[in-house]
Amino acid sequence: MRGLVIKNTGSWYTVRTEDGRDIESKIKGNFRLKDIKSTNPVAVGDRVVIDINKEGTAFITEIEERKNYIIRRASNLSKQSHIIAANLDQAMLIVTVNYPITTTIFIDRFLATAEAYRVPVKLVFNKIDRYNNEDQRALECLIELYTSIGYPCSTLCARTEEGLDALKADLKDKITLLSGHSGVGKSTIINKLVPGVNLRTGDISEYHNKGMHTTTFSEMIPLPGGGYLIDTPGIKGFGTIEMADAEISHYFRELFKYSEECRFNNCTHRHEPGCAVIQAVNDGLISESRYKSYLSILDDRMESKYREEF
Ligand SMILES: Nc1nc2c(ncn2[C@@H]2O[C@H](COP(=O)(O)OP(=O)(O)OP(=O)(O)O)[C@@H](O)[C@H]2O)c(=O)[nH]1
Ligand SMILES: [Zn+2]
Repeated sequence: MRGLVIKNTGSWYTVRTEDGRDIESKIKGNFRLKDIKSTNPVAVGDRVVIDINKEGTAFITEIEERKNYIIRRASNLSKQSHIIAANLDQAMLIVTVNYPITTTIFIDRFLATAEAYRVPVKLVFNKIDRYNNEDQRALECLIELYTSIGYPCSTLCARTEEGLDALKADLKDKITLLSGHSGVGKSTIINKLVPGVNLRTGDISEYHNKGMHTTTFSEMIPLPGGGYLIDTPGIKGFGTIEMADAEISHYFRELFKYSEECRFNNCTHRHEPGCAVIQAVNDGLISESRYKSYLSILDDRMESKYREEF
C-alpha cells in the first residue's frame, strides 16, 4: 500500500493512504541517507510503501526518492541532522513591511537557503491594511525587486481576508512550507485556511541543557481544499549543508548570473579584481540590499570558523 507520511511522533509515523485512511506505522529496514547522518530516516512528506503483518502492525518498507528535503542539526553538539520535511512543492515566506519589520537580510537568507534546498519560494506580504504611504512605497520597491529576480510576490490581509482566495488557490494540492518572523500573522493565516486547527504543534523539538535531543514531533496540516501546510518559523541550512564560500553566490540568482564573468572562478565577490558582481552592484544592476545580504552570510561563516578554531 502506498501513502504519504503526515505525522511523526518519535518512532510512529501516520501514513495517509491513497484511499484516505490514516495508518499508524513503524519503520522496517535501514533507510540511512547517503550524504547526511539523520536522526529520523523517514519524515513528513515522504511517500512510502507500507506492509501490514499478520498481527496487524503496519511497517514502512520503502521510501520513494525525495525531490528535496529540509534539515536542521539535531543539536548544537551533534553532527547528526534531523529531517524536518521532505518533498516540498513550495515555501511561502510571510513578510510584513512594518509591524513587525521583516528585514531584507532575513528575506534573502531565507531565499538563499531555500535555493540550496531546491524549494521554490513565493513571498506573501501580509497586513496590507496597516501600511501607510511610506510602507506602501517600501512594499512596491520590494515587490519590484523580488519579482525581477524571479520570486513571485503577492499581498494579503489576513484580517479582512483580502487576497485569501488567491492564497488558497496557490496552496491547493501542494505541500507548502509556511514561514516568517514571529508576529507576521502565520497563525492568523492558518486559522483562516483551516478553521479550528490546533496550532503550534507543527514542529516542536525540545533540548536538554546539554544539547541532547529528546523529543521530536512533526506534522503536516491538511488543507480543506487539498494539500498540506508545514508551519515552521524559519529554515536553516548553511550550517548543515557543506559548501565553499565561493558557492554561496550560487544561491543568489542574479549574483550567480553575473559571477560567470568574474576573472577568478572561485571569486567570493568581496574584493577580488575583475569581479563582475561588484561591477554589477556599482552599475545598479544588482540591488545593494541583496549584495549586503550576501556579504552578511559570508561574514557569519568567517566568524563561526573563527569560533571553531579558538
Ligand atoms: N492589521 C492586521 N493584523 C494582522 C493581520 N494578520 C495578523 N495580524 C495580527 O498580527 C498579530 C500577530 O499574528 P500571529 O498570527 O499571532 O503571528 P505569527 O506569525 O503566528 O506569530 P508567532 O506565533 O509569534 O510565530 C496578531 O495580533 C494578529 O491579529 C493582518 O492582515 N492585518
Ligand atoms: Zn566576483
